[in-house]
Amino acid sequence: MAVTEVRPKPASEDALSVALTQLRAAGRELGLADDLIEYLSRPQRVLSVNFPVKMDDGRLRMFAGYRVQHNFARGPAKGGIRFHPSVTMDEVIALAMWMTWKCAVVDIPYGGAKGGVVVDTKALSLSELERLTRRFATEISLLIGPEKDIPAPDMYTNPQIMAWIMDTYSMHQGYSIPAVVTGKPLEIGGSLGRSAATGRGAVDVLDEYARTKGIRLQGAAAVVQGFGNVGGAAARFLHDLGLKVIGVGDITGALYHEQGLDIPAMLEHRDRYGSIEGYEGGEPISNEELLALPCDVLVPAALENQLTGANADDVKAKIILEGANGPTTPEADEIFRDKGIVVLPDILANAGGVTVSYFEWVQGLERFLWDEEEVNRRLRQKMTRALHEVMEVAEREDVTYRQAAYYLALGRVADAVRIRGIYP
Ligand SMILES: NC(=O)c1ccc[n+]([C@@H]2O[C@H](COP(=O)([O-])OP(=O)(O)OC[C@H]3O[C@@H](n4cnc5c(N)ncnc54)[C@H](O)[C@@H]3O)[C@@H](O)[C@H]2O)c1
Repeated sequence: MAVTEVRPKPASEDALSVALTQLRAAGRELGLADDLIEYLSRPQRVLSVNFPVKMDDGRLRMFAGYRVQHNFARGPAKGGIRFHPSVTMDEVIALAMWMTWKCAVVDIPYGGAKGGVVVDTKALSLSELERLTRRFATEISLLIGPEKDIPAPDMYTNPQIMAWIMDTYSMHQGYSIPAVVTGKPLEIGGSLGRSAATGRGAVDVLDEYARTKGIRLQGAAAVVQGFGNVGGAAARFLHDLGLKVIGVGDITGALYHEQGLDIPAMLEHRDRYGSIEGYEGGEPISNEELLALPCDVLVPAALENQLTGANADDVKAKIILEGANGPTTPEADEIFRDKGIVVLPDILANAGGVTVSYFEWVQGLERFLWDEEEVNRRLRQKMTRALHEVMEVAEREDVTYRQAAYYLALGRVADAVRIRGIYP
């Protein structure tokens, strides 16, 4: 199987430049004042921490991490924590900024935040991972709290890691505070439906978009890059909806099957072995080939900056459903617009995770759990309402769905800033 390395990012394509380009362009088009755009382009708080972890062999190893709160005009800050070797402060700032817009697009009462630790979790034992998580949670406990800033899982973090963060924070306060994180295991106050929510919400958006436009999804071909929390769930829901998932890729490589891969079997393989490596029901292809497969729907659900000026011309999908944050650079966006490829943008399409995180937080604060049907019904309602609002703006202003989503989000955040006023 071909091995796909994490690609080094050219300076012009780092996540923060992409996020700032998107913000400034949308802000200007929307007629926001320059000083307001300047205000929104800066994170309100950036905490940078260096901390030691005792490794299993008794030695200390230093790790670097960040927690960024971009904006809380609309409510407490909300955003995931990423454990990945390529995490940088700028990347975390970009991701926090995207969270502000995402929460505003789906109209949940949160601002944006994000966190990250520079670490390759695959090189740690479980107890090292726990000590790293608990120490990082302690370092960022200056900022987090159920009314202040609520972390959640992101790349290479999961419900167990959220449980350790919740426990660490609770130990410091002396009582259990489940609402300090979302994406927790069910046993300690997690929400039914949370783990699949981002993939489910993305497919809800696609389904509703197709229904509105009279596009038949039954039998359509889909390709998914990334087979983790988001990509794996998206692939499953696409499969359940009757699409043929003809290509799937992860960090270990990619697989293709013209008639459609057996997604339930691949998910079982992933759950058992940790990746799609060694799964034999498809033809190995490279990551570049995966993104260029002729298909109806392409779901980038791995990392940012995967669709760039360098490969956008090769993309043959009709619809791009962004499961990852920032998978498409502004240059690629222009190419897609010119080619008539529809992009259902990240701040809309992958907002299902934070939406069910919001539901989990509400359930935690109310101490009242909803059944899964209710969670999924409310999720679909939020996602489809946001899609229709974005489509309406796009039609009215004759802009792409990304531009429309930004107009909607920036408008809502700008209104909150204006109404609250500037302190002092
Ligand atoms: N988890 C959520 O609820 C959530 C919500 C919104 C957005 N996102 C975004 O979705 C993306 C994926 O997050 P996740 O939670 O599914 O992470 P994850 O760690 O569960 O999965 C990541 C997947 O991407 C693959 N991958 C990593 N590097 C790759 C590379 N260079 N080429 C190909 N594949 C690669 C991994 O093998 C894995 O299959 C990220 O951009 C994240 O910010 C996640």
